[in-house]
Amino acid sequence: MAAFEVRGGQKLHGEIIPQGAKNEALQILCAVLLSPEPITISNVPNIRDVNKLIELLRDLGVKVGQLAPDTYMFQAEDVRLDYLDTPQFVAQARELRGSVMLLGPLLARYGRAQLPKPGGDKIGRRPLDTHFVGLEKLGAHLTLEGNDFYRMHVDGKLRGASMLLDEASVTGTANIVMAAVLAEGTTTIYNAACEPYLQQLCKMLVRMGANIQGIGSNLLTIEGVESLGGTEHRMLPDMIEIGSFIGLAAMTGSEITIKDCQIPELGIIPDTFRKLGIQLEFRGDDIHIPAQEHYELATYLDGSILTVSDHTWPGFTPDLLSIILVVATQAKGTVLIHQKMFESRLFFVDKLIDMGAQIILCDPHRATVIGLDRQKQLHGITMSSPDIRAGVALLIAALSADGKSTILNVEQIDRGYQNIDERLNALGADIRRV
Ligand SMILES: CC(=O)N[C@H]1[C@@H](OP(=O)(O)OP(=O)(O)OC[C@H]2O[C@@H](n3ccc(=O)[nH]c3=O)[C@H](O)[C@@H]2O)O[C@H](CO)[C@@H](O)[C@@H]1O
Ligand SMILES: C=C(OP(=O)(O)O)C(=O)O
Repeated sequence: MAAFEVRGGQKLHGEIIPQGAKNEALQILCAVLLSPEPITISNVPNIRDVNKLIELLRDLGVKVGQLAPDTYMFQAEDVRLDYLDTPQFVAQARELRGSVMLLGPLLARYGRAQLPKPGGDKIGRRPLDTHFVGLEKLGAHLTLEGNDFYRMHVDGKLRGASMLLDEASVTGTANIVMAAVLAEGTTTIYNAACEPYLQQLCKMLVRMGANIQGIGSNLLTIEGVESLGGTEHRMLPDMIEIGSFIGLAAMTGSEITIKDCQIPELGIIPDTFRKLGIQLEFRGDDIHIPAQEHYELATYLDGSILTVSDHTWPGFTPDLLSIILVVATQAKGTVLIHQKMFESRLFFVDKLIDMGAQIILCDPHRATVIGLDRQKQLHGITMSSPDIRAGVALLIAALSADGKSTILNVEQIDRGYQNIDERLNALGADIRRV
């Protein structure tokens, strides 16, 4: 298990380029299974989860060519379905959440798919019911083995259907969309998730020949087509990485410019950081965060304490709440962080409390943060990263803290952040991978 040794208290300075979006990449990579023609994808992040999915696709028989460090060509001409029956496949699929999105494309193109319970962050219950109910509405049959292995098949072809999803699941919507594009007839998906990841997936599928109306809304109408062709696709910059860098700049009092952010795609993210009192300047498509000694939390108009909570898109993404929480520990004022979607994502606050932060964990979903306004610096400790975003929140805390911190289990961070130690060291951080 690798660890980071972090010497905190350095001011960072300079420009940083965000990587391509992790959660978009996982959808787009699964979609290459929908066509026998070549698909070229650029701005692919070099991170553990994405590299594992690329390896899995290669083992499934997809031709994979790396054209440049961040650009790949995929061709799913001869897919080896028998690979799905091997222990290697099961082990690979268990390692990441994104593998769940193999189901839709495999069913649509080959009429059969199977998967163990996928991996990903252990942040509470992560039900897959929306995926299966949606795919069953399209005519697929599910057989459960134990409660952690799923087999699906279709007799003949998938058929379009109307459905109202019980929850706007991100990967669930992606799975259903990828199945519906090759189904016979019309599918309508109401209460569809509409994160930029999904908008990007739908736009790519349209370029491949799919017929999808309502992209960006929660009502998608899909007219199935016989087959899909090849295309080229470029991944958006990772909005979660951009938010993490905004938080890092504020917490360490550093001046940082985040390059080429595709600002219109960030939704409510910049304004949510502004509510923490963080100044952000848009310079063309770059976000400049000036060095700020103090930042003050907003209150509601009547003076009551601010709540920051997660919501499905276009609400605030749950993947940035851990970052908001850590940044609030050095703000002036008080905020309630309400993580509605996941049950075990706030437990990492114990580590921040050990570092000197003033936080009350009210229950598994809510934490009140009383900002220190830099009257007291956090101090370095040894801690372990429980999940990808908590890991980066702890890294931000460590970079702002007095003294040395050790963060164990940084494989969690490597799942979603590309060479984060080297990129932050280039801005003046002191992180050693040991
Ligand atoms: C690989 C990938 O893309 N992972 C992302 C994806 O996971 P994933 O697609 O697994 O997450 P889902 O959108 O299915 O659900 C997330 C959680 O929110 C709950 N829920 C969801 C929708 C809803 O309307 N009500 C509700 O309560 C679900 O029960 C679940 O506990 O979306 C999550 C929610 O943005 C992100 O945190 C993950 O980073
Ligand atoms: C929860 C996340 O990832 P995954 O769904 O891959 O576990 C995340 O990216 O914050």
